[in-house]
Amino acid sequence: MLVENFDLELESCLKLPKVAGNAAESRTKTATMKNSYTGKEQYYNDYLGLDKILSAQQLESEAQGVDAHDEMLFIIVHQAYELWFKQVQHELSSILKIFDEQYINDNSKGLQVATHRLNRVVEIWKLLVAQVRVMETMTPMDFLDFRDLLTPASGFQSFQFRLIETRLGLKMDHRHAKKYYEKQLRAEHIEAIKAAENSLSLFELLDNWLARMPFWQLDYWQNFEQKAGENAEMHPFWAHYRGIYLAGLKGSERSEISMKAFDELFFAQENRPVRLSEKACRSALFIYLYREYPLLQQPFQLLNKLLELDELMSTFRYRHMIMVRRMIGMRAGTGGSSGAGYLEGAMNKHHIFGDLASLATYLIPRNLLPELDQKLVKDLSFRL
Ligand code: HEM
Ligand SMILES: N[C@@H](CC(=O)c1ccccc1NC=O)C(=O)O
Repeated sequence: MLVENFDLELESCLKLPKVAGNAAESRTKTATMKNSYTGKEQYYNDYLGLDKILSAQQLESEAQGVDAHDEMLFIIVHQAYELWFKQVQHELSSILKIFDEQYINDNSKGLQVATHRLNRVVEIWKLLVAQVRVMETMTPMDFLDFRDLLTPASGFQSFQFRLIETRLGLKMDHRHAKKYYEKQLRAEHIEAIKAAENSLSLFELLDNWLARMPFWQLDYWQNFEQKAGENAEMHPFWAHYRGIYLAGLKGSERSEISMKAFDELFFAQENRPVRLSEKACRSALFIYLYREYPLLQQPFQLLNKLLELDELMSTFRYRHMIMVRRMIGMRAGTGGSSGAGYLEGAMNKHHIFGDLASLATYLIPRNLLPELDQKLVKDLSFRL
């Protein structure tokens, strides 16, 4: 088929809008090059908004007549971070929305999509960690050429970074050096962070989702034999699991304290040792233990991705802190904090999904795992 004819046929098939101007001429020149929605041609530069992006590197050193070659790198590296933060926010919005919908279950399309997008966030965060090396090609002396011009700005004020932390589940009350926030961030940014805190975070949505898991209905456990000496008031699985776990503890680990910690984590409703609810802790451990069952594979992937993201965010904090030590030693930060000392405190405190990681304390080897009732096994399998 001739190219021109193809274009005409396409137009009539798709009922495309007529192109303004000399349609015949534009058809021959730009055959198959039009956009079917607008009938116009896209142009790389405009589509990507490059005029705006590429004119957004305003060097303060240039404005002040100071010679500071590396300020361009400094700005571009930060802008690249902020662009990726924007993409992370975009993914997070969709993940939060999926989790907020009540019908999400362990076999749903939503769960698969959420895990897929979370994996994208994880890959982006790997890039963000690697990017520190590019920043580190700047030497401390190169930085001093323009550092003073930055005062009192600092990465502490990165609003997108704060929103990502908040939407994942970090609360203002749990932050290191809370008092800096009111001083350092613009009122409108503080307000927006507070507003984000009032919506359910991924941590809270995850807790609700885990707590709703239907494994514990008693009809799945009627054939599960209660052994002598096991707590008859406890769910049969947990009474039994508790015994196996205790028997596996050796030496100094085998103590009243360990059992108390077990009971508090999985059963206490008040004065909890962690933020995750007792129901959610039980479901998450169950998913770790029985992840080979088809319906638990996707939930397992999701929990694993959240752990990976938490770990990568900590790795970024660590790499950033090491870079800061190398760049400014023990000097105070332009943002008014103690510098590396502050960053170390934030790194140690700002974990979000650490509760999931600490569940590893309570795993037992596969060969000791209690066998599940056939009814539960069937319900945890795909049905054709
Ligand atoms: C020469 C390079 C850098 C130096 C010397 C540096 C230094 C610092 C210091 C000292 C702080 C503590 C706040 C203060 O200033 O008092 C800080 C915070 C921060 N910086 Fe940087 N930074 C650098 C590059 C970057 C880059 C490339 C990013 C990427 C976005 C970044 C993101 C952050 C963030 C998010 C915080 C807040 C961390 C938290 O509160 O947990 N910084 N930085
Ligand atoms: N806080 C840094 C300055 C700094 O790194 C910075 C300054 C303005 C905008 C972003 C920055 N990057 C990260 O903290 C310092 O104390 O040298």
